Amino acid sequence: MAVYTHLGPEQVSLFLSQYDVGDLIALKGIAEGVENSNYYLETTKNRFILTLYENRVDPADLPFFYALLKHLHEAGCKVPRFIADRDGRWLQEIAGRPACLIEFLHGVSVTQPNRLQAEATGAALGQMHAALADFQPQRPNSLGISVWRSLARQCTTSGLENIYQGLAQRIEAECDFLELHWPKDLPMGAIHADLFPDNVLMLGNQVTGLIDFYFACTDFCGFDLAVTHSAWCFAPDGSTFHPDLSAALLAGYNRHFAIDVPTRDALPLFLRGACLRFLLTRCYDWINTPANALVTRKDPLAFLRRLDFYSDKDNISAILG
Ligand SMILES: Nc1ncnc2c1ncn2[C@@H]1O[C@H](COP(=O)(O)OP(=O)(O)O)[C@@H](O)[C@H]1O
Ligand SMILES: N[C@@H](CCOP(=O)(O)O)C(=O)O
Repeated sequence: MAVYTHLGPEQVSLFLSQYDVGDLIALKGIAEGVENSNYYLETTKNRFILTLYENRVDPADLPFFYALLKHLHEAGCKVPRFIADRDGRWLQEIAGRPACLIEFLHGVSVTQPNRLQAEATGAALGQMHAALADFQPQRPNSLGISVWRSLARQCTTSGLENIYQGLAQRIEAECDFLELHWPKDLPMGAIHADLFPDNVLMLGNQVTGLIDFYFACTDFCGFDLAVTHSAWCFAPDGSTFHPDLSAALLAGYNRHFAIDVPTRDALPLFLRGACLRFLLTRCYDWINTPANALVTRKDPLAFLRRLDFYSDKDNISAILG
């Protein structure tokens, strides 16, 4: 459960008194998520999410996320907005943590997506990339290729070998390969960078919300597509690839965003890079998550299996034609 900072109703009621959102009638810690503490709140007027920023979110980045969500909302994308208090402040502090009150969106995250849901997600990602073409603010990707090798070293050889024998060397070799071939001059834009099924809210086959923009950054759109592909088109443990979901996701995306040829040519690299990024952060968390943290660690090897799959040229040809 991702509740690192515990809050009581009195504390939250006091916090809410700065806003014009009614009185607290229900407060619940949210089990899902790994990065921040999230609470579900009901007031006499509405429902909200209260997020306390922990772990990897740097408060200095919050204005970027605020501007991004505002821009996307104004462009008609289904994303939650930050709520401002009576004085117009959307960034607050509670229990010593930076915190924001956020619009609640209806919907649930699917765990076994079907073809129509994959297509709707591809479409939502394409719409988002199209809407962000004129978004100016920038944020470097703090979990991009420039940090992968140092992240691997922070995991230490023995830490990685405890997870899987041969993993340290496999990761080192993948860093060598990707650093050598990674494109430099492709078009960049703001990207979500973590559009896993748990970050897409759906009602039936319709997307009702894209959430959790806290890894959003400026990087290649093709990398975002690769992250989403790796997250949506496999069984969760990475053991089985679902070609029907892949075709649907790419079709949905292509309907809304025209990918340029150099980006398309770089997709095989981006797919491998996406796997390495999540393999590394999952390894780091596997090794470093304190035993008493109320959070479920995610299996790093699920992304090693995906990496193996994307490293096979025949598999790539079957995906991209
Ligand atoms: N705006 C929102 N509307 C509805 N539910 C939300 C919203 N934001 C977060 N949630 C719920 O909280 C959970 C955790 O949020 P998330 O931002 O993914 O956390 P983390 O950043 O810790 O991974 C989500 O899976 C979802 O159930
Ligand atoms: N999506 C990442 C971990 C980040 O978790 P999220 O709940 O913030 O999406 C992974 O699966 O490794």
